[in-house]
Amino acid sequence: MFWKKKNVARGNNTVIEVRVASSKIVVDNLRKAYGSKEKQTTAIDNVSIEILDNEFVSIVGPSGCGKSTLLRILAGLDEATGGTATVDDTLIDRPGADRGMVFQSYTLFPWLTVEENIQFGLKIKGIPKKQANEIVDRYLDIIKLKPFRKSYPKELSGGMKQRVAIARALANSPKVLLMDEPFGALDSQTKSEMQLLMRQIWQVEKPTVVFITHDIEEAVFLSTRIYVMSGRPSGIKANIPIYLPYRRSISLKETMEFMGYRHKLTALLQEKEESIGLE
Ligand SMILES: Nc1ncnc2c1ncn2[C@@H]1O[C@H](COP(=O)(O)OP(=O)(O)OP(=O)(O)O)[C@@H](O)[C@H]1O
Repeated sequence: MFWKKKNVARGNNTVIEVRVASSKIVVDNLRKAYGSKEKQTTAIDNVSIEILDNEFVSIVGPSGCGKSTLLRILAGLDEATGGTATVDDTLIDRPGADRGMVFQSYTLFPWLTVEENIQFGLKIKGIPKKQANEIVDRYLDIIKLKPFRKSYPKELSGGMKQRVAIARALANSPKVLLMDEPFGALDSQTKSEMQLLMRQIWQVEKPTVVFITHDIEEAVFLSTRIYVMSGRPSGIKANIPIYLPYRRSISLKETMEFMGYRHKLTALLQEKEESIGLE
């Protein structure tokens, strides 16, 4: 857990220093406009979010509301037009090894084997070979791809490629894992398996995750909390904590509690669609 010292006033006019849980990620009044002054598209405006260490936070919202824009700014791949985004109180102004990324499109190096892909960042960091091998072994085990360690990406299915991409990102021990629709291109069966694996990985490894998805069911299944973005001009419309059991299995999706969250989020998103219809 990331802690911060804070001075707190007490009733008897004294001030004591306490340790408080501090946000890992703070996005404050973020704005991003694309284009020239004459023809500007405001992708996001007035977006403020806070994410604690070890949280799994999904961001959902209508298409084009700026989810990827927000994630790209968190990744340091895009620059905000206004406001700030920080990780551990450090301003994000470029990509960094403290943030791992997994995208929808497979971003593995096709000329490297599975184990070489996972090892890639470790080599750059100068991690000794023995230690790097141990880390690779551990992640191959977690993603259940040990028999495929010498395979090349073209020999893997879409789901397997995404498992390698997740392992590669986590092997570098990032402070934060940023995921943009990582299972969006997978068939429903594989997607469901990946959601379960992702949840299991999170339960063991406890990375702080920011997860973009269109899929409400996926967001509810994976997350500890969900931010709902509104349509343009896009801001944060709702912040929904998910109080479902810590250990989750696919059968959770059939429970009343799960369906309750699904309905609530669907209603929030439909509200937006109706208002688009009125515009
Ligand atoms: N490089 C760019 N240049 C101009 N406009 C852009 C650029 N990137 C995004 N936009 C615009 O910003 C808005 C938000 O786009 P963004 O991709 O962040 O939305 P999104 O919520 O991730 O969409 P989707 O769910 O469809 O992937 C859109 O109107 C998009 O057209």
